[in-house]
Amino acid sequence: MPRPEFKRILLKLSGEALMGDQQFGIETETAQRVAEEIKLAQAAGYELCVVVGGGNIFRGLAAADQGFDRASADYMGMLATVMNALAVQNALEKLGVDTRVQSAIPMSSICEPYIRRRAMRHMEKGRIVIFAAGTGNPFFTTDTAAALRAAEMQCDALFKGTSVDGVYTADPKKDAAAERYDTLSFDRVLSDNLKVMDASAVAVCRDNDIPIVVFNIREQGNLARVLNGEGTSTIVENS
Ligand SMILES: Nc1ncnc2c1ncn2[C@@H]1O[C@H](COP(=O)(O)OP(=O)(O)OP(=O)(O)O)[C@@H](O)[C@H]1O
Ligand SMILES: O=c1ccn([C@@H]2O[C@H](COP(=O)(O)O)[C@@H](O)[C@H]2O)c(=O)[nH]1
Repeated sequence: MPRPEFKRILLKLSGEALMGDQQFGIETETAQRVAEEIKLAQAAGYELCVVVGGGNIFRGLAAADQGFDRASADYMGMLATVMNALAVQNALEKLGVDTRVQSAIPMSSICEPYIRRRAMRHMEKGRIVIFAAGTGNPFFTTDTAAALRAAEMQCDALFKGTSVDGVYTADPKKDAAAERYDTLSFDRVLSDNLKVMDASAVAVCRDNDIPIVVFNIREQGNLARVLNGEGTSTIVENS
């Protein structure tokens, strides 16, 4: 069903969404395609801000499993999200969309530091704000950063654009018998330990009553479809 109450949206873009058919990194055409989808959503009247993941470049937990110091590995992961944010900014600006990147870890030669009121002002002026470097803290993920920024920016919903088309009874990449939910509650995601998003992100959205829409961003045109209530997705919300 279309949800007209969703006006201001935080789009969480998985790092993998920028990989295209590659196994790693950023594919220019794919970043451009994602930017076109964001531009279309903005033209349709949505106010958008974006948090970009880093899984296409570096995941702290995976590096820690191989013996890296976890905090250092997480900082490397956060730096990866800055690269992705700049790629998305570049792609959007090629389309004439006004953007700003704000990083939770200040790097003044590259982008603005994260300042909530400034980000709000950018959005009021019609700019797309891309939040980089996650929360700025190790031991978190960009899902939690997305939930925090969605709350801070007073977003009506968090759209998680990822490589699966919703929340399943189990990880669909590992269990072929897993079934997709159309809707489910935050509490169910947490009690069933469904790993599509980390628990801290789910808790922040639950406590701030921000619905999460999980959809497949790797399918062309899907952001517009899901915003129109047409595509396949799962809505997680308070019951
Ligand atoms: N119950 C579930 N329902 C749906 N997906 C699940 C479930 N449990 C685990 N997953 C997995 O969660 C993944 C999505 O989250 P993941 O954190 O890996 O990526 P991301 O946050 O989209 O971004 P990035 O690629 O930047 O790390 C999917 O690839 C899917 O395989
Ligand atoms: O707040 C944060 C956000 C991210 N990280 C690290 O970055 C990588 C990439 O982010 P994804 O959410 O996995 O796309 C993540 O694996 C962490 O290592 C972080 O430390 N803090």
